[in-house]
This record gives sequence, C-alpha cells and structure tokens, in this order.
Amino acid sequence: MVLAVKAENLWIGYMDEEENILWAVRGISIEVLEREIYCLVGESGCGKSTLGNAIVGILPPYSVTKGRLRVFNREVIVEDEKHYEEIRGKLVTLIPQNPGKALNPYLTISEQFYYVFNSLYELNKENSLKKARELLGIVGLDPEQVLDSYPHELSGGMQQRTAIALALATGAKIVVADEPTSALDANLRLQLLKLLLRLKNELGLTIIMITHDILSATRICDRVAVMYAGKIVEETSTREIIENPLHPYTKMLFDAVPILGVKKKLVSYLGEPPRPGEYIKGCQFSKRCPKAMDICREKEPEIIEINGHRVACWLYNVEGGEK
Ligand SMILES: Nc1ncnc2c1ncn2[C@@H]1O[C@H](COP(=O)(O)OP(=O)(O)OP(=O)(O)O)[C@@H](O)[C@H]1O
Repeated sequence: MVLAVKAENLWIGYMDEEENILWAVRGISIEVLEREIYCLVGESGCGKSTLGNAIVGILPPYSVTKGRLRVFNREVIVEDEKHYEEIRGKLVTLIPQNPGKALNPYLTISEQFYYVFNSLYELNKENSLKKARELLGIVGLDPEQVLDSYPHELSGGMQQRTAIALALATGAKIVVADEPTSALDANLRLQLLKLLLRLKNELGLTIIMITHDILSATRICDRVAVMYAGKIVEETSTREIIENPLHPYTKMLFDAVPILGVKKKLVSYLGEPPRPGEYIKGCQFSKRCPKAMDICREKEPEIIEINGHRVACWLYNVEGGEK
C-alpha cells in the first residue's frame, strides 16, 4: 500500500506578537493511504484546518513546525524547515470551505480555468476550454451553462462544484476538502459527499476531508480521525467508529447528532475545547469528560493501538489502570 501522507510527531504552532508559540497541532502521527478518504473530525479550533493547510502547503509564514510531514515520497516538513516547491498546487490541492470566496469574482469561469491551465501547463485557450469542459462534466455540471458565467451568477451548489473542478484542474492526486459541505443545505450536502466518493473512485484521488460533522464523516470516509485540542484522540475505520467508539469525546459527538432509524435522546455537549494557550494539565478533555479519573487531570494520555483502533484515553491505557 502506498502512503499518500505521513505525519510523524508533527507540531504546528503560530507565533504571536510577543513571540510566544501557540501550538494548534501537537505531536500528531498519521498515515493516509493512497486512494482512501480519510476524515479529520472535531469541533472548531481543534487544529483540523491547520493540519490540512500543512498538507496543502499553505501555512502562513509565521507558523512554526516540529516533527516531519511527508507527501508521497517528498519530505515537506522536516522539523522547522518547509519544502513545498514541488508539491503545492501540483500534487496536493484544496477544496475550500467557502467556494464563493475561492472563485475570483471578476473573472468568468472559463477565464479562471485558463488561468490555472496556462500557468501550470502552458495550455492555450482552446485546449484549456476543452479540458475545462471535461472537468465540469465530471463534477456533474453543464459546461455551456457555467463557462461564460461569473461566480455570482451560479448557485451555491454550482459554485462548490466549479471550485472542485478548478481544484482538480491542477492535476493533483491528493485533495484536502476543508468543510466542503458546511455552506450547503442537507440535499446539496449529500450530493456533494456522493460526488467526492465518485471522484475518489473514478480519478483515483486520495481525499482528506475536514469536518465538524461526524455524520458526514461516516457517510463516505474509509477512516476517521477524531481531533481534540490539537491531538488525534481516536482513529479507526468508519465502521468501527460507528459500532464501537472508544473515546468519551467521540461518543459525545455521536450523542449530539440524530441517526436515521435510531430513536434516541439528543444530548448537547457542554463546554468548549481549550484554545492554544489555554491548554490544561493532563488530558485536555478531562474537564468535560463524564468518565474523568484522577490520572486524567494529571497526565496527558499517549495514543495507543488496540487491534488497529487507535485511542488516546486513560480508560484504555494499562497505565491508567481501569481496563
Ligand atoms: N493563521 C492563523 N494564525 C494564528 N492562529 C491561527 C491561525 N489559524 C488558526 N489559528 C488558531 O489555531 C487554532 C486551531 O485552528 P484551526 O483553524 O486549525 O482549527 P479547526 O479545527 O480547523 O477550526 P475551524 O473549524 O474553526 O476552522 C485556533 O485556536 C485558531 O485560532
């Protein structure tokens, strides 16, 4: 199996004006396989986009890194050095949260395709148009309806699909989709998830999907990683996370959403995850965790693997003593 992305003890922080580093990603190790849909799920501020931006190569200049990040066979982060020259926009691309913002409001869609194709592959207008038609067709749009339009003339769903087609125009094999469904209604959300699945199958893409919505995650992803306060707290196959979630935080995410065909009382979860700079001693979830023990308030648990299911929680760690 080919690894598309490998992070080893990766730390990513932002330097503030006083030169303090606020760590948004804290010691993450993950392996994303080629042609899988891997989902990063968690509440706002847990570091999902920071990790996604590191994979795409769009961290701001004042970001600080430690550890390693590899994209296919290229080391893109080695401790505090970043090397994105060969991959940014070529091997990896981003489907952004808000397509309206990603599309240039002053150019028609065909001009935007020409810009990408010409700057990356020096295509002329005719060939660029031909390729654009193909890609728009793949994402389920009628090229004739879209090519001469400005972004504001398209519906939200059409803008999203156009943004996906433009992202694919780079020829990238890894796509980071950051909250791709957040601006869409339920029907369009489902259609978009199906489209991502189809693109993975038809174009052999590797997709890293970032979402706060655990249900969207389970709809199309092969594996799910749950993030909390800059760390992965649980990672396993989608089936396993639905049938046997281990971490109390993952259970809380599931308790808060309705599941089709299952009658249950929805529980809203209290409190908020800590922000960088507000990290507490011990497990970062301990303040909100109904199962917190003394050790949870003392020491942060390492992630351990139990039959291919990774979890960072003292309930499952022998050192913690309960199970
Ligand atoms: N460019 C930046 N400069 C400074 N701090 C940042 C920057 N981007 C993110 N952060 C901070 O890093 C932390 C993690 O943010 P990040 O956007 O990665 O989380 P997230 O889980 O994707 O949340 P959201 O869904 O709200 O985007 C937050 O506290 C955020 O304020």
